[in-house]
Amino acid sequence: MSEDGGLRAESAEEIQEHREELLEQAVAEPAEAGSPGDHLLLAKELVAGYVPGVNILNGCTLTLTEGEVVAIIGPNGAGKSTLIKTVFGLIPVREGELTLRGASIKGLPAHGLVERGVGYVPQTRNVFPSLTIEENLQMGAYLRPKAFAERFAVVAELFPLLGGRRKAKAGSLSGGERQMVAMGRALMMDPSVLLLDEPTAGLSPIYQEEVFQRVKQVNEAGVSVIMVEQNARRCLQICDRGYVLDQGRNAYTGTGAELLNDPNVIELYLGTLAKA
Ligand SMILES: Nc1ncnc2c1ncn2[C@@H]1O[C@H](COP(=O)(O)OP(=O)(O)OP(=O)(O)O)[C@@H](O)[C@H]1O
Repeated sequence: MSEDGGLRAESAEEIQEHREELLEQAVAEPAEAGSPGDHLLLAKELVAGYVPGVNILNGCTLTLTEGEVVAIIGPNGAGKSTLIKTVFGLIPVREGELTLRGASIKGLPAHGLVERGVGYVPQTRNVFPSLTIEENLQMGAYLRPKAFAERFAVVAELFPLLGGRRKAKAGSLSGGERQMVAMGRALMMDPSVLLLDEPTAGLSPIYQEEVFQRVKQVNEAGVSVIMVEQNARRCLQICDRGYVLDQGRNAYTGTGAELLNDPNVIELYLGTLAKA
């Protein structure tokens, strides 16, 4: 045992064996989903993938209750982005259920999700660099152009940068500022659910913190959030609940505090083994 009470594995092989052992124990207790009517959004036992015959998600379950911030964390290649893309209709569901307010959204294309109040911010290439901030936000309001001025005022209140520099080209902004534009654009349709794919990826620690604070603010303004994050520790501190995915399956689920204090989660995903 190590000083913090966790098991210490010695060689790379032992680490891998130990990791597999813990993972097998974890996935043996699948996440509870309840019924569709219990949740704002429910993804139940989803199977999905890109190439025919190869599944990346192997039965993932995730729920979102009104008012929550839910985190999806896990190692590289675990299927986190695939899960969020599948929820947003960008990847077809092969098996499983997908509901919004109890009604099936399985098979709906992404614009159908936007019409039903779901916004999505992809991880990369999430702004139009040759357009101004204002034009980027107009693109976000394409389904309700008449509501532009009203929504712009609301979004600029949440992200003051967007109002202050509305004529600046998005391509001239820093990575952190672009992330604000991308989130602002997704909020132009007044969504009730916002899906964020690694919003802090590639940002300096100061901008990462700003993104986390903005996500909290957006949530306090009434938007329920599902966010995939690579900065697992910080994300678990600000979220209500989290899911740890591993190899396309649910490994651990709990409140942010429970996951941050779970010895197996610490060892596998937040501590030394995470870097092994
Ligand atoms: N467009 C694609 N076509 C085929 N395979 C893909 C595609 N996108 C991702 N994959 C594969 O799906 C698996 C899961 O990728 P995904 O991006 O969902 O992982 P992730 O958990 O988000 O990891 P990361 O933190 O590295 O982004 C990986 O093995 C990846 O190579």
